[in-house]
Amino acid sequence: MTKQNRLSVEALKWTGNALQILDQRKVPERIVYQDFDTAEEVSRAIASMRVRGAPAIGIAAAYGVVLSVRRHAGENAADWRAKVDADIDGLAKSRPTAVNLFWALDRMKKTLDAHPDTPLAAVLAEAEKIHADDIAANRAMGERGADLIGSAKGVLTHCNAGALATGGYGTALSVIRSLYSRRPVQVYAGETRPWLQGARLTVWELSQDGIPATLIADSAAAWLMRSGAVDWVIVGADRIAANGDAANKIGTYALAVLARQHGVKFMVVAPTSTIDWTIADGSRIEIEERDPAELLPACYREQDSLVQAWNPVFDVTPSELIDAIVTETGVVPNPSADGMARLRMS
Ligand SMILES: CSC[C@H]1O[C@H](OP(=O)(O)O)[C@H](O)[C@@H]1O
Repeated sequence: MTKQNRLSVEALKWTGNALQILDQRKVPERIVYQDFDTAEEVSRAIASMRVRGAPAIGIAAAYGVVLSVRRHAGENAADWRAKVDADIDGLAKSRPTAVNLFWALDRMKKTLDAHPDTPLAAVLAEAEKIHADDIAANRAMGERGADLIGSAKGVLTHCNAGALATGGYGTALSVIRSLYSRRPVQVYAGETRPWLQGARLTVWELSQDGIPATLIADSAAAWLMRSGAVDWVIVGADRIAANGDAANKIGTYALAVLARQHGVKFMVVAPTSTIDWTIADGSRIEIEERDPAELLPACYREQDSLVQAWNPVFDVTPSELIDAIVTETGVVPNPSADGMARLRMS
């Protein structure tokens, strides 16, 4: 196993007694892991972005349900399920855009319905399966994406769609890890304002695997593409509609427009758990708006400041600007509703 293939970085880990989460608000200055042992704490960890990234959010929530069942199932059987369902509702309210959160919670509810007499063992097995399946999916996507990229000399990624956003190995960064295990490739990472997932997380995560990356300001992306240094933009996703429209970190849509302008290919890498088949297109995806204080300099954060901020943290890239959606079960070139339907049937 090459250095790029081992799980050198983990966003979260089930310790057997608690959910251990790397506090990503502090990376890379400080590497701080914290144990959480209630569903409410896991909800807060997701909402505050201690743990973030669509698949990682879903996995964390699944373990949050395990913690809830462990706490309530030993009580009076008559109402333990009501208390667990209340915790599940709390987890569902932690962040709105990443569909993996709701997909994972739905799987946990179905598991509880199917195993009323052995709930704790059943939900723990299901959470661990969701976690393990995500890592396997990421490795499969990495190979599929690397095959598609072939002999490209340079790639640009945005935000962090790596091991820190998933159960391990990453989605977009799994493609980069797989590429790098075959041959060197020039990796550019956008800083990804305002939360700096690229500048703080992606370049650090890749360096842990010995993969060099060049950090760029978000505003330098057009000039970089015009230089001809980049053949592909590779990103993750938080929710993909049935026609292939993809919600991802704010700034992704701009990169797709720039890529089309400069003849650069655009790849979205996401497990099928990120596809929301219930929505026909991206217009129905709820875009999270976070606290303006995450964007505003401290001097403008006063209540009566004339300076305000609009802080949407996702945007939607229309499928017509995407050259390929790579999933663990297949690749959808030039995604459309028909192409996505064929993926679903495969
Ligand atoms: C592999 S999905 C990662 C996805 O999640 C990020 O959002 P956030 O950091 O706010 O959770 C971003 O959209 C990434 O592409």
